[in-house]
Amino acid sequence: MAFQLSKLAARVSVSVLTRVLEKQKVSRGVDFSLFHTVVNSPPCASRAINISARSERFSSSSASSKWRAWSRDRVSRGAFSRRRSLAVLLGTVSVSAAVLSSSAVCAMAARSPLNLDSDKSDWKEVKKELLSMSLKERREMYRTDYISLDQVPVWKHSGTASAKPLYKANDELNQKISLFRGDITKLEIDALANAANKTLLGGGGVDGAIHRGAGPLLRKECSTLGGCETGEAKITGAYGLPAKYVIHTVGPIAHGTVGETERRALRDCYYNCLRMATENQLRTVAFPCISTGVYGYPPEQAVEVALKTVREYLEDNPAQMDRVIFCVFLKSDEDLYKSRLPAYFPQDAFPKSKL
Ligand SMILES: NC(=O)c1ccc[n+]([C@H]2O[C@H](COP(=O)([O-])OP(=O)(O)OC[C@H]3O[C@@H](n4cnc5c(N)ncnc54)[C@H](O)[C@@H]3O)[C@@H](O)[C@H]2O)c1
Repeated sequence: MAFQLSKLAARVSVSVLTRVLEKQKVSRGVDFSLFHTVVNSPPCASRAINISARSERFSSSSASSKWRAWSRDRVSRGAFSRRRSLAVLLGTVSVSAAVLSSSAVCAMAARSPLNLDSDKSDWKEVKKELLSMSLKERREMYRTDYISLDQVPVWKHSGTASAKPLYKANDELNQKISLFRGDITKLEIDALANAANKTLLGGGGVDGAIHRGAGPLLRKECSTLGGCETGEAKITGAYGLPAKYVIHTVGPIAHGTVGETERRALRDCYYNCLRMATENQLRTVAFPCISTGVYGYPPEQAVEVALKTVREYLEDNPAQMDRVIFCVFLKSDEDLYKSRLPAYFPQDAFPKSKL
């Protein structure tokens, strides 16, 4: 990029300079054949070489001693005033300075830090750049503080819960589950599930928090997805968030009453988010309590769908997932999950067949 721009600047500066000099020649009858020879030689004309390097080489080459002899000769014959040779010299120096500074500006532009606070940037470029960064580099780009995965413990029975186990004890699966009460936007994991609406253009609740944390490029990418149907899932970058991706899903609007349609739609949200993660080789995913806020799905019914869907997905795909985090925000939801997790992820041996 820097080289292209400096080539362009060299072309522009060479043509401007030669036009100025042409005028000088016409008005002063000065013979610039030597200058033209150098500047218009095939290598220079065809490759529009970097004039600063050229003027450097030029000043140290034999051509320059001829040039100096020629300009001395012209000066002595009075046809080439000192002022004119100074102007030409200054012209060359300023052209070189222009090219060098344009290269420096381009080089700086190439290295300038990503701007995650503006929607003017190209979201595709920024997303690619972020995903190519090391963890250390990415941590400098977060727009929020972060909680690393090793700070989120694997869920352990408290021993007080008396839920009747619905599945066989499976320690391999139990090691993949966490219950975390806090802000999902802080989690430094592969993907966050977002309880979005059909527009995917942000809103409030956890959706609003995720968009605020990610910055305006998230909405920019979402606007290219053409919305999302209830139960479906779509994936985007996470931009200023500590997570790498956001998987957007739209929960059913229940407003208190839940039938088979709503149950199926909520199950599809969890299943399609997990499938999307697996398809993108993502191994750590966090879920908010989808649909239990503004969309009014009763939390005590939603928890059954969430735990059942995740349990059965992990049984069918144990090697594809390292951690599923149930990220609850409200104390009431934390208590609910603590009471129901032992039923879906029992830690003691239990009935032979799963329901
Ligand atoms: N004005 C609005 O457009 C508006 C207002 C509120 C919510 N919403 C959102 O509500 C709709 C989806 O409803 P929903 O019930 O599925 O989602 P929701 O209303 O965001 O609630 C889902 C769950 O997420 C919890 N939650 C809220 N913030 C966080 C956070 N930072 N980290 C973890 N969990 C959190 C919340 O307590 C609830 O248990 C969408 O339109 C979405 O934009 C929109």
